[in-house]
Amino acid sequence: MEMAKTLMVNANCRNHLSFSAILNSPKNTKFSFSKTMSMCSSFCPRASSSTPKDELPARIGFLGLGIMGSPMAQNLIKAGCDVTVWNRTKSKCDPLISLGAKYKSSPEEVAASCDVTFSMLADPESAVEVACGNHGAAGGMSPGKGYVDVSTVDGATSTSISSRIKSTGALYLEAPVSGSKKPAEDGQLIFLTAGDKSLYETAAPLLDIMGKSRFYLGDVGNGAAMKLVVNMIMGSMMASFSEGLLLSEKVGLDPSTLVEVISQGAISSPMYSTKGPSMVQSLYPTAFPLKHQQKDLRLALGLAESVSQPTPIAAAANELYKVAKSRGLSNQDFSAVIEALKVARFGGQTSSFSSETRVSRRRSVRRGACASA
Ligand SMILES: NC(=O)C1=CN([C@@H]2O[C@H](COP(=O)(O)OP(=O)(O)OC[C@H]3O[C@@H](n4cnc5c(N)ncnc54)[C@H](OP(=O)(O)O)[C@@H]3O)[C@@H](O)[C@H]2O)C=CC1
Ligand SMILES: O=CCCC(=O)O
Repeated sequence: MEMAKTLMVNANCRNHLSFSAILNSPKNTKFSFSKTMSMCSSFCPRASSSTPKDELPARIGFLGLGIMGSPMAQNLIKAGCDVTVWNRTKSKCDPLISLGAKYKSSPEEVAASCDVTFSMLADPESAVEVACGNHGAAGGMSPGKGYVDVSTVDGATSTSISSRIKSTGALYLEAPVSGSKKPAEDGQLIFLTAGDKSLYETAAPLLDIMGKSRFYLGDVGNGAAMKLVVNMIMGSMMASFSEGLLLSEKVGLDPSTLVEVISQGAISSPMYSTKGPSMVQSLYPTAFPLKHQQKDLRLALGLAESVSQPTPIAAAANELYKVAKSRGLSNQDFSAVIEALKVARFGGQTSSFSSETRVSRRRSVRRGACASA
């Protein structure tokens, strides 16, 4: 409640439900936010209004300004929020500072000066370091504040960060996101949240600035698990798609035509339509780094192991991402996993879907077909 009061002063959100309205409405006429929340306790799409410029939200911290964190923080700033940023590599703060963000030199100082602090870190190790390490965010937490970790980590990591944050009297929400660089830029992320419900409700207008929908999934660990299951499926899909592209080429088909065929059928997916054309050209502009996809598969396999659930497809896909990492592709987009399937040929050159190799292979496949007929 203390947290809600702090934020209720000025905050509003795209769904027209101001914090002050919630605070001031008598309990028996709770029509607005709380009622909306109870009506859609697991899933809430964002409503379609925008934040009035004259109603400034409370002080928001943002830790971790990589591919995802930077556009997310930028959207908060553009919506008129008072945002304070920190990033290990300070230069990544500069574009946000020029947009109006404040800067503090440690996660602890950010948390101490903000009401709600978001973190978007690479992996479990960095999420723990930034939350609980020396001059970590926990050092600046106290009752009335909230910590929202939007990184993709496993449930055990999230639980341990939650314990440390809550030991200060502050509230904790895990809120990993589905959606990549472009949805982050467009404010179209999907939040998979779990933890303190009151922090979820308080943070909802901020989530609605950065995303198109949010799920509240209950206890800490459930948001992390949902995210890992989604990304386990995604990693396997991309590995399977890669096999299909290469097989189509090897039997003399045009992989670009395969992408088009898939886009019109039952297995169509925005992922295939978006990534397919550049994969055919052996280009992997980074939206979701391959090293993070492999981390998510590793964590998902750990989750499956913890409940003795067989996941042989994901295990095989994970091996492929490990091969891709060993070939120096960690920082490429995860679609570069296709490179792990390309076998060395033509004097060490790997296939690159060149039109020359396609045409000559098509001819030899046809010759083979005639010979065996
Ligand atoms: N990219 C995507 O499409 C999506 C990513 N995610 C998840 O979001 C998280 C962030 O992803 P993304 O933005 O792509 O990743 P990036 O690799 O672009 O950014 C990682 C961030 O973590 C920071 N960091 C890494 N190690 C440390 C450390 N030891 N101490 C402090 N800070 C550290 C980096 O700081 P520095 O700048 O100094 O390196 C950077 O701010 C990951 O968990 C990822 O799995 C979720 C959905 C989509
Ligand atoms: O974790 C990364 C997810 C990427 C996506 O959902 O497109």
